Amino acid sequence: MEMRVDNLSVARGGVPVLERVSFTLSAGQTLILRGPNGSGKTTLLRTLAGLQPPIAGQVSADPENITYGAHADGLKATLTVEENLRFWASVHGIGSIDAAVQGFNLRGLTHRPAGNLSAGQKRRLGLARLLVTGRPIWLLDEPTVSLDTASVGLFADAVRAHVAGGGAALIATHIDLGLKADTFDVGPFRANGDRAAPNQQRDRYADFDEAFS
Ligand SMILES: Nc1ncnc2c1ncn2[C@@H]1O[C@H](COP(=O)(O)OP(=O)(O)OP(=O)(O)O)[C@@H](O)[C@H]1O
Repeated sequence: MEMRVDNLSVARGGVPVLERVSFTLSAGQTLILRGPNGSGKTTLLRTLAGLQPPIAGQVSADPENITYGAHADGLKATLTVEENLRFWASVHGIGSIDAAVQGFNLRGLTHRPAGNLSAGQKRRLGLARLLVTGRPIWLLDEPTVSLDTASVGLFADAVRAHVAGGGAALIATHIDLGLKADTFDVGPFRANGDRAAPNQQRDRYADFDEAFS
């Protein structure tokens, strides 16, 4: 189980954002994606998750091994916390939601509709979903937004346990999670902002990209 990224170039709205990115994410590894606002971290994660095609290069990983945690929590607002977790668990063929409920301190909230949760509680539920996918490669975009200090600690514990069990995590974040992790800085791979994609290429990718925005 690993994800190999070879000379990957990615675009947003048809405009190249990062060029010739290469790295390997291995079992047992936590890799922190760094770079200033707008540098292309989300675009890279979306491409790795298969939500948009690269302009060039290769990603070798089985898509069935990947789960993507985006900015939005992807909750079903009218279902309860428990129903949300059971739904995702059933999609992924996972029998128990106990570890997810326990791991993200959701015990007292299981019967609340997800739509009535606070921002931080919603984020905890969104992250708990990771634990009912059974998928080894976690791609996470700013996972700690809205979380209080204790909840950041729960998240860090979940990542530690996941990689200790042979999983891997690639995490775009601006904060220090207190994890033993490697860092990948997208800075050196930024495309020249003045160089727009050829019109044909821009048109081809823009439509596809925005369909998933
Ligand atoms: N829908 C879109 N259409 C065109 N350009 C976009 C779109 N969404 C983002 N961009 C641009 O693409 C570039 C890369 O954005 P991206 O969201 O990947 O950066 P990021 O590193 O994740 O930023 P942040 O740290 O702020 O989350 C930015 O310049 C951004 O303005």
